Amino acid sequence: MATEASGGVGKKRQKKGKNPQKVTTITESTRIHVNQILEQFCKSDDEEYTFEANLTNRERAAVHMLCRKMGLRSKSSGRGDHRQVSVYKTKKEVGKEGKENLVSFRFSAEAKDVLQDLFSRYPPDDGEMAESKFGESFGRTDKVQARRDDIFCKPALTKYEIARKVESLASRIEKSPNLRQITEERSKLPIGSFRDVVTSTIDSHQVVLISGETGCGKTTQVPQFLLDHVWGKGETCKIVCTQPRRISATSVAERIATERGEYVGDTVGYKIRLETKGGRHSSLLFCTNGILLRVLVSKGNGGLRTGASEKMENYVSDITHIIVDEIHERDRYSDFMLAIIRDMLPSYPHLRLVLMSATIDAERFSDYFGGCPIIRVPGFTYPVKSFYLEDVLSVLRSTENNHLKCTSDDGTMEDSILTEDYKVALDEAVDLALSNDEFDPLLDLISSEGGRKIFNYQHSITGVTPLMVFAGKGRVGDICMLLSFGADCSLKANDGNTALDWAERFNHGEAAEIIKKHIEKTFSQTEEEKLLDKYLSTVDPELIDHVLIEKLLRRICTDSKDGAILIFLPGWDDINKARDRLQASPFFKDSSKFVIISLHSMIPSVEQKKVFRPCPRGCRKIVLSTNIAETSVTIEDVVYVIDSGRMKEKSYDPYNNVSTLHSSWISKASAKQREGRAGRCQPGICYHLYSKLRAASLPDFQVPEIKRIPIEELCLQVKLLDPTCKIEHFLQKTLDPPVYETIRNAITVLQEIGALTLDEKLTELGERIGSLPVHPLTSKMLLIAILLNCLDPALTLACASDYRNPFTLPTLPHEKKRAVAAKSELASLNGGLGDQLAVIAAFRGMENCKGKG
Ligand SMILES: Nc1ncnc2c1ncn2[C@@H]1O[C@H](COP(=O)(O)OP(=O)(O)OP(=O)(O)O)[C@@H](O)[C@H]1O
Repeated sequence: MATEASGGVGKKRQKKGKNPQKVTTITESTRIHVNQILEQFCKSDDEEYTFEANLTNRERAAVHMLCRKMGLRSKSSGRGDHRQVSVYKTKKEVGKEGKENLVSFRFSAEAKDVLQDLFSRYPPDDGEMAESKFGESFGRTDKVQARRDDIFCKPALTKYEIARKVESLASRIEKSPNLRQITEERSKLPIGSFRDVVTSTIDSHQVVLISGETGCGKTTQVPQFLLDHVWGKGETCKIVCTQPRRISATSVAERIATERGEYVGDTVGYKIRLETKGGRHSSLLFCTNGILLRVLVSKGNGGLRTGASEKMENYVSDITHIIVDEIHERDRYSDFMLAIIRDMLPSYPHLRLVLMSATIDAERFSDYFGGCPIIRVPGFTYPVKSFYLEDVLSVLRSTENNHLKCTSDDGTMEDSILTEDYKVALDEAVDLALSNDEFDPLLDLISSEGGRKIFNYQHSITGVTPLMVFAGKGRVGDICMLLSFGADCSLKANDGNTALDWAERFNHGEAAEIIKKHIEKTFSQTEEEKLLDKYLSTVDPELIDHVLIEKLLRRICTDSKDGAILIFLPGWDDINKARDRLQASPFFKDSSKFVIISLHSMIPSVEQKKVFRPCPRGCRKIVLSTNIAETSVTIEDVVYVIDSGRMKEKSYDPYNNVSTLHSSWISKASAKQREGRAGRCQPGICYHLYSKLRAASLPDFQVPEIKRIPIEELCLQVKLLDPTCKIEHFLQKTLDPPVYETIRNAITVLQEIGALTLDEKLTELGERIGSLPVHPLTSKMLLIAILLNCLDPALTLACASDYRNPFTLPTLPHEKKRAVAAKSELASLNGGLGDQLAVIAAFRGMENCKGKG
């Protein structure tokens, strides 16, 4: 595949360098700044952005590198002080109008039968989301549901029975010292002093927002305040509390049951996908947003049409309170649910809605619900000491001076050992450059090997370094490159002159100025900053450094005797890598001393629950988790948190019509939540594996999911929720409604691919398309590929289409021609000319190469 045009550090070196990415050094603040500018540019409608001409050579090189990563095109132009780098969006080739390319594909009656049979035997779904998939028409399943979901019905308790329950709770607390202590601790939580305010405000308002800092006690206490209050009046109730994730729904239910001296399944129950505890008799019911959403849209509850006229005897009539927790997380189900409940409230005056959120955007939520009252509660956690990457590096270095030398798996930080032949070649190259102005041999040697030993090589007779050569010859670009690679300005040749002396002696003012500035900057940096810059110049800060994590873990485990450690990683891959590394380490592999637990949304909830079990004495728990342990989850024995700062996020690039699940930086809100997990039950320590500067530059909160999924997928999801609703009417009611025209365009696309009929009815094909969590166009391709028995290449294309164009076009005309020819050659391997065929061939080629090692 052709490479993108790139300016900055000399073409030759770019071509020959082993891995120029590893050595492009810029400061952390510039890296963050450039990143922010590029992200902003991607979000904007602009097609081109030009950086100011004040970027240094290495900064321009970093811009080129970042652009490649982000799927943008970049080009440097101009000379000297006027050299600038411009960035362009590379639009995916989807035909002139995009839609023109859509080919209508109709199923024959026979094919339909085959499809129907296949999917009824092997229903496609993505597991995790299945709780919220509505592919099966409601009519078919309502009967079964009605039986199963009596858990949403109100317990039929008499006044007498309620009084007995209240008395029994009081007596359990009186008899059990453990329960007495828990009750005392509960009363000390910040929310404890808001009990009366909470209950009386909810009595007098249909919607109330509780905006509380982490650890204030809202999740565990507010449901109990309401239950005790209603029981106190001798009335029965059904309080349904939703959580964004299964693990929080079950663990909060368990905790509340414990706080009341009961087992879960009695007064407190939960319902998550494939697992239910409790029943009609449970007055407090925990479930995920997806589960309640299904109940709300099921027959008889009004659905997304949500009209008062639809009011019928149904579950909602039985539910007395709905508590929606963590609404600030803004997952699509919670956004949909809020829109539905908001419409439903006037028809159910008895129903109380309690919204609970962190302090983020409280006013916006309140405005959305007609200015509902906000109760603000301060937070509480035990003191948590926070460290950032620079602190971690210093801490590790203080005991292990060589820490920086082996934090990277591939050993790029290690200086290569110079062979005698190499030294002779370097001597000759230095001589040639000085006497004949022939610089290519020296540049080639530098770029083909890399490593500090080469950049700082001193001629065996004269002691002259490559930096001195370029300084003496006034080659500004090469000087910048060497400095960025870590060349040492303080080295002296045998005549006692430094690189700066060389530049001054030969009157190269600009070169002298650059070296002087570099020396001043290096001098003014603190040791910590130097360490950080040095570290960041050798690793990709956006990848997880498993070696660093292992070293930090070892340090924690050596310095302290107990306390579980919770590590936040972006996804399953990194969880597995970390686990494999620890299990292979002589220090951690002893299972009587360390229990390593993985926590991910895709693992069964029985497995997830292992995380809450205490370890025997002398054994330490290490939890490798995604962000599912970030909110509403308390792992009692956690004292240490290691926050990688990364998470997996689905995002959508409307310009390229590409949606990807990629690792990205977390928000400030997430960082705070992760930190808070260390201080839930005792003081703790949190290690953030990113710099203080990075921490300050994180976005305040994550973009709502509704804005991160392709609009066609969003529209289809709405239709799956309620096949009879009007998509645009419903979406217009959400907190962040998409633009009307984009909804209309998406509906047209869905009609053209046969997912919707012209009068917007969901087709059978549409139901199937919507059951896969990918763009509807991709989903349709996969379904047809199953029918045509060519799923494998279709899967390759599906992955490629959800990524930026893997082919990049060079800008030089002759290279462009070569790239086009190479692509056609690839496509011809599959007997055609299309880009898709080239992608499949390129992927197979890559697999073959990998197979050959
Ligand atoms: N399973 C548990 N075991 C022990 N203590 C717990 C448990 N769950 C909660 N707590 C205690 O109750 C406190 C409040 O927890 P709760 O989840 O109600 O707070 P919150 O305000 O909802 O916080 P967040 O939004 O951060 O989850 C915790 O800080 C912890 O001290």
